[in-house]
Amino acid sequence: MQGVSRIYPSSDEPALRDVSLTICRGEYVALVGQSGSGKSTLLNMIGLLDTPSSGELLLFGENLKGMRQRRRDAIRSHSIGFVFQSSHVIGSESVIANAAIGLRVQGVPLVDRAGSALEALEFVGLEHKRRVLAKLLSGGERQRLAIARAISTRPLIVLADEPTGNLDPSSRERVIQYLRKLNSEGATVVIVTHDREVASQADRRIEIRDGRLVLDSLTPSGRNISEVREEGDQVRTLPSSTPARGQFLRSLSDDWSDAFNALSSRVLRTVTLILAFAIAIGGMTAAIGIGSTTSNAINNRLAIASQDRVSLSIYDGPSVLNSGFEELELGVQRISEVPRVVAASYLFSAVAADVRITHITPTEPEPDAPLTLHAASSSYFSDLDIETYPRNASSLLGNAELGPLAIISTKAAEELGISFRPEYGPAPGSSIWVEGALVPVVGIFRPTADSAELSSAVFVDPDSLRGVTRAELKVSVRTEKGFAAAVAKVASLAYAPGDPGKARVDVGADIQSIRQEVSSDLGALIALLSLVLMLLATITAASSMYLTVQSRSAEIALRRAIGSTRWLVCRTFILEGLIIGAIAGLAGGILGTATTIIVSLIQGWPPVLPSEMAWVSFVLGVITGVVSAIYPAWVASRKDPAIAIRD
Ligand SMILES: Nc1ncnc2c1ncn2[C@@H]1O[C@H](COP(=O)(O)OP(=O)(O)OP(=O)(O)O)[C@@H](O)[C@H]1O
Repeated sequence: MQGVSRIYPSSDEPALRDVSLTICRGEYVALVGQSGSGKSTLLNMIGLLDTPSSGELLLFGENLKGMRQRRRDAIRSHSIGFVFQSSHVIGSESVIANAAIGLRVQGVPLVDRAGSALEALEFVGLEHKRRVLAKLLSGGERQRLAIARAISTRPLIVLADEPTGNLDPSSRERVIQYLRKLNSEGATVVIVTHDREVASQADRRIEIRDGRLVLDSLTPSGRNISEVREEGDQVRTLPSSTPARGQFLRSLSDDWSDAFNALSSRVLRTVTLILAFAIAIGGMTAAIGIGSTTSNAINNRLAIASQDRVSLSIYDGPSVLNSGFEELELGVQRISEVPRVVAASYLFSAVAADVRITHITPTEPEPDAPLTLHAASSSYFSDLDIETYPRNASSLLGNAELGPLAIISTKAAEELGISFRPEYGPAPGSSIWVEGALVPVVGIFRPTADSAELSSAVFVDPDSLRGVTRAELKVSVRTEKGFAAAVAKVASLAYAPGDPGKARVDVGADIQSIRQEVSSDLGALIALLSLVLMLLATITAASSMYLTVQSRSAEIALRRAIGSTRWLVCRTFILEGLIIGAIAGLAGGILGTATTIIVSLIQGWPPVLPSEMAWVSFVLGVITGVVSAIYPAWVASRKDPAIAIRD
């Protein structure tokens, strides 16, 4: 060092003033002085954690002025080992993982790390604790682990800042021994200490007062510097800054394992973070799902509004059956006279379980596929544009004088084993058993797409249904195009003017309210909602990430101090964000889908789950995770190790 000074920006007084000194390879130097005199500042300079405000600093002949950050990181990582006053071990990792952290920063392959780390642990007598979590170690053991961590990379220089400060006499004794042993094996050791005895172990004693070097002398037992120089001549050279081939891939896999370790060692934080993400992404996914479901429901209602059909349910179906059809026919007649109504007809449907329909005998087993039994107005088939074969078959049903008759669907004919020719009708003489009565089959029909529910239907004349106790009665009304809603409003009243509650309109919609709903621009609303949720998710996640960075200050400082580049620190946090985001994306997708289904069920709408929902939530999760980690990662990577290490 030549004329080195350090003035901290926030302080008027220089922490170091014009310090010039030379430390030779293999020396054992004790830095002493009162509290606040500038010892740690000087040590940080030597360790490249800090830079002089003025003056020159050379390390192994290399001038540090203007040296790039990456080069400084590389020198710290390969040539310098730090032992801090508070041990700064990573409590959530095992002892051996802590000891190997410097090797990991150097990019030493995983398989080779264990050997060197174990050797370092043996050096400090901690090999038997290698699998224990570092947080379970005693204070003295932690400090020994800090020494193991510092020496596992076989550094040329070991810098120790009051390593015995918090230790009991026997632990202190051991730490001194290890440092002495390290020095005797060739390492240059510089130790900051308040402890006279520790200082007396060194070869040389440098005293700082108010930032000035006031004393620089050999200790009584100290070796002569020139002797030491000779011993230290066999040291290795400084590392090159260019990474070895294949190092990038290796370091990428290390980054992943670091990110996983960090996440799995703080389970509660990870789960809370994932939950916060998942809820937000679930909200977004649900917004997509509910949006699609809602617009589908509105579309259906709009489609119905543009239709020309109205359907009415009549409550007292069975009593109508038993009391005669006059009232029913009158009601249907009144509806058909409403302006814009083209046709109206009724349809009875017996409860399928109540009826028995067979072919040859009344007692034989029924067909496998359940058949449904109906009776309808004679105009029913023509109103619904359903073709019967022969063509006049439906008019036969309305003729009471002909007695019981049946028209059956082609599928019902197949099920019952009744032969027919598609364009002509059933084989002459065909008959079926309906509720114990023999009924001739006079026609067949093929349901249209609109009347698919009649695919297995058997139609009989209304009188044949009299014995049935449970039946649903509907009146189908066909209107001029676009008048369904208008007719729906008056249909009940037209059917039963004295008691309109008897007939309930099933379909048909209030066009006014639909207009209002559609005009509220559902799409834009959902998009806005998603955006707000996404922002919320990102802010929540970013703040949690930021707090994490704060709480991991010591760990980050340690990583930087032992030579982790800023980019490496940054990468680790972004990877953590990515992993959290991906898991939360999957969980959020499931949550959102479930919410959509539940909301649809409550509303009675068919749920619509767009296929892109699955990957959108995953991708959103990953993006949110990465985006929210960028700022905290940047903050982490910018932490000044010299300041952070003091926290
Ligand atoms: N980052 C900083 N910003 C402002 N002032 C600082 C900073 N770091 C250290 N100082 C100040 O510089 C002076 C020297 O501090 P330093 O830590 O080097 O002393 P020290 O001799 O190691 O003290 P101790 O023995 O108590 O650890 C102190 O007055 C301290 O408050």
